[in-house]
Amino acid sequence: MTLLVEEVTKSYPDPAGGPPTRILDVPRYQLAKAEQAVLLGASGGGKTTLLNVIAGLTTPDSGRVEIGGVNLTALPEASRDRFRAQRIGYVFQTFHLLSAFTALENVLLGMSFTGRTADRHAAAALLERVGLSHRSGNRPSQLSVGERQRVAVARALASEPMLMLADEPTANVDVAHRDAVLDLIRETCSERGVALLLVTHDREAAARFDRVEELGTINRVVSGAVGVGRKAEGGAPAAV
Ligand SMILES: Nc1ncnc2c1ncn2[C@@H]1O[C@H](COP(=O)(O)OP(=O)(O)OP(=O)(O)O)[C@@H](O)[C@H]1O
Repeated sequence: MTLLVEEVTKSYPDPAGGPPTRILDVPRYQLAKAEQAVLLGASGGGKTTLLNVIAGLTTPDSGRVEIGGVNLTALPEASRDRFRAQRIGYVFQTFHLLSAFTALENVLLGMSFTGRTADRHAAAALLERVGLSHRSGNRPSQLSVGERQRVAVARALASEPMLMLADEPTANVDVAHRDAVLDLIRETCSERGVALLLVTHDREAAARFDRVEELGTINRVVSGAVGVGRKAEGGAPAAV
């Protein structure tokens, strides 16, 4: 099994000082090796929180996340960061590409975080795979949104992960690009035997996958707006 989420709960403190708001209460969720699945949920329902808990970026209040048999939740922070860099690819909703670096350098950075030697040929091959060889020297500001998204996919694959997490990867592109980027993510993951968990509010995007579940069927907490799909742009400084 590639992913096991067991008895995970997560609440956020109330900035106004009230009781914390429970966002997640997931008894069990699992993904087999190379399996591809979608979780569908309304805006604010906790999709990003769940992916961040799975990636070890957010610590759950209770429960555990196992990836490839390793209990990620029990690892000290530095080991968790290393594990994430080596085993998990994450396509963020707002990409998080580094704006001062070219497309090729962003992919190379994805490699170097794993502790392996950054390999320009392998990075160039990944950019070629996502159809961006001709843009490898462009910085993110010199790329279209769809192109940035494809760089983000190439970077996520650069670490040769066992699990790929994709957060609303189609939120910022038109329908034609939506289908293209979904196909790209699905195909590149299946070529490499990488398990894929994609979260979205977009039912048409979800319909391209065989395994689709509503977040509400695995999460005992029901929250989020119905029919609203985009979160405000955010992300790390100097990242686009
Ligand atoms: N750090 C935080 N502190 C407090 N509340 C938070 C924090 N992060 C998220 N939330 C709240 O938790 C809820 C779930 O947020 P989350 O980003 O996981 O939802 P989502 O399903 O990914 O939404 P969207 O589809 O709009 O991206 C939201 O109501 C949000 O306001």
